[in-house]
Amino acid sequence: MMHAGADPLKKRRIAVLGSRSVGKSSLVFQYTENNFVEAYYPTIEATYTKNIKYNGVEYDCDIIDTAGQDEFSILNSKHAVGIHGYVLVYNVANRNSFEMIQIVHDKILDYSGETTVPCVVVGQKCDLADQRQVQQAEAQKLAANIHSAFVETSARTNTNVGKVFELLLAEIEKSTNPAPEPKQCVIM
Ligand SMILES: Nc1nc2c(ncn2[C@@H]2O[C@H](COP(=O)(O)OP(=O)(O)OP(=O)(O)O)[C@@H](O)[C@H]2O)c(=O)[nH]1
Repeated sequence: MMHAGADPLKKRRIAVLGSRSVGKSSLVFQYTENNFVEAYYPTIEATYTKNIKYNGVEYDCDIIDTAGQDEFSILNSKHAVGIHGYVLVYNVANRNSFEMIQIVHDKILDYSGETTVPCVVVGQKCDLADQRQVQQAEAQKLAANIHSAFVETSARTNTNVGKVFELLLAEIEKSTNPAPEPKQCVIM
């Protein structure tokens, strides 16, 4: 039972977007199930739920794992209506997938009519060091341009997976709770 005055769980809807096969499902699966699968099963669309405790607040999160996008895919309302924030995933070993980030981000802005949306740019498969095609500095620059957080991850080695969702919750908080005006001093 909830005590009077207690905050209900904060509901957050998060969509995971990016090119095919960059490891969107693997990232979500590692995060929600603590497991990794080598085999590749293309996703149609799946929603996972997880309670995430972050900064002393408990969030009830829906994580929507989408089918991969390409430059021709059209975002639908499922990807924009009621979504609080976006995980934009590319594969550090695939330059095309990195270029899709800007394209997908532009589509989100177009569709939502907003000028900024809370995002985290995620460079997945950072365990593939010898196949790297996208340097961190370049990705950081793109993330800064679109006012997004940034992190590199590996679902395979479970590196920085939790960080993705913490960064995004922080971005969402920033957008829903703009910094309060400094309190005026009252001299009595
Ligand atoms: N080396 C490495 N491989 C990974 C990693 N994450 C995923 N993979 C592999 O990449 C392939 C694609 O992973 P998925 O998670 O299915 O990719 P997806 O982005 O969900 O793919 P779509 O559903 O088609 O959009 C699978 O064979 C995974 O095992 C990672 O961090 N490192």
